[in-house]
This record gives sequence, C-alpha cells and structure tokens, in this order.
Amino acid sequence: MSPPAIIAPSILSADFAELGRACSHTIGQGADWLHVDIMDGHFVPNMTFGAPVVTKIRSHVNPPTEAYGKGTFDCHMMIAEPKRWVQDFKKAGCDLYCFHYEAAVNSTAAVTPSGTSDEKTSPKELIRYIHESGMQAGIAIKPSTSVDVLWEILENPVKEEVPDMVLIMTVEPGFGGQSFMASELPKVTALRKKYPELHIEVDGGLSEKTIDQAADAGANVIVAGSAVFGAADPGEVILKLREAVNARRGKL
Ligand SMILES: O=C(CO)[C@H](O)[C@H](O)COP(=O)(O)O
Repeated sequence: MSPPAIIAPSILSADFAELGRACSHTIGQGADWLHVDIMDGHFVPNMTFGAPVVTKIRSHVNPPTEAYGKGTFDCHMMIAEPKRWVQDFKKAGCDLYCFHYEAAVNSTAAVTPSGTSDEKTSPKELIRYIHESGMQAGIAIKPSTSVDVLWEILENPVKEEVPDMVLIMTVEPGFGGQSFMASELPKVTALRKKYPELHIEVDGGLSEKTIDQAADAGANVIVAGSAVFGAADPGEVILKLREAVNARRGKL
C-alpha cells in the first residue's frame, strides 16, 4: 500500500507580506506540510527568498515531532547550486531539502558554507550530505527530464545515498498558477510500480479538478498553491485533496 496522503500547500501563492501568519493559519486549516519554494533567478526565471525568511516562518510554525510529521518544511530548492545552501537551510528549520537533479548534475562548482569551492557533486553525494546534516532528502525532476535518470539513484544499496522523496514536476518550475501537465503522470506510475512505499510528490496545477489523475498514478504528496491559497475555504480544499488520494491508496 502506498504511503498516506500528505497535503503540502505551496507558499508561493501566500501573501508574502503576511507570510508567517499565512503559514501558521494554513497548518491550522489542516495542511500537513508546507511546501517552501526557493528560487534563485538562475535555475528558474523567478526569485523568492532565502534561509533568513525561512527562519522567520519557522518561528510561526511548530516543527514536526516525527519524520514527515505535521509542520514539515518541504523546501523545494529551485537553485543552481544545491549543495551550497544545505547547512543554512538546516539551521533555518528546513526538514526536507529537495534539490533538482538537473542542478546537481550541471553545477560546476558548488561553494561550501566556509566559502571554498567544491568539486561537482553527484546526486548520491548530495543526498548523503543532506542526510548527514540531519534533514530528509528529496530529488526533483523537471518535465523535460526522463524518469530513467532516477533508477540508478533509487537502486543504490547504500541507504544514506537514497532519497526519501521524489518530486515529479507537473509544470515547468518557476511560477504558480500554471496548467497541470498530465503528460508527466506516467513517471509517477512507473515510480509507484517499483517503489510502493516511496514518498512521491507532484507539484504544479494540482486542484480538485486534477487530483484524481495524480492520485490514480500513485502520487501521495500533493503540492497545491493557487488551489489552496486562492480558495474561499482552504480547509475544505485540503480535505478534498487528502480524501481523493487516500481513496486510491489501498488500490495502489
Ligand atoms: O514549484 C512551484 C512552481 O515552480 C509551485 O510550487 C507550484 O507551481 C505550485 O503552484 P500551483 O499549485 O499554483 O500550480
């Protein structure tokens, strides 16, 4: 049986002038995690914020009492140098550090927190580094990246180098409010078939209209930005998204 539904509102659609309160309110309305979108203007053509803002938000939201628990900060690192910020985000209160495969394999020199240059870091080395820092590790792929790049990473017998979550983007990363790309769901189906217990997250265009397709494919971690923050009753949307996923759970 696939893991239970986890609803993670994307705070990209929250009111940034009221971010702390908006985040605690969303957790109060039933959200499990918060999906924290970190964009650097290089990896994606948009910018959000960095670790100091995450520290401030953390002071409004109780940290989880167990792995993957309520209040988990699921930081989606849409950044060109994913290794560089691991320690800063750990200190800021990030629980799950999800980097992009494309950024890891293309980064030429990641700068360490001490300011020195590193050799290029492979995904498995980065996953180990994230785990050693005390966070869960996620790996994300863009729509243009084949799911095939993930098999070797997931099949690694060294547990510390295996991700806790895979994120399949169902829009081009960078902006909220885009249309859901159902063309990405075969990636989810293939992952779920091979890994019944893996956390599989989908992000982009998720709403009450698209949730059934994502749930049928086997996604259990649902990111929704505009659908939650733009709703008259965000709590009701969160509930409906969770029910849709859990209704499919036993069948996967
Ligand atoms: O990562 C993202 C964009 O890069 C956002 O999390 C995502 O697009 C969510 O927004 P929405 O639910 O409005 O599509």
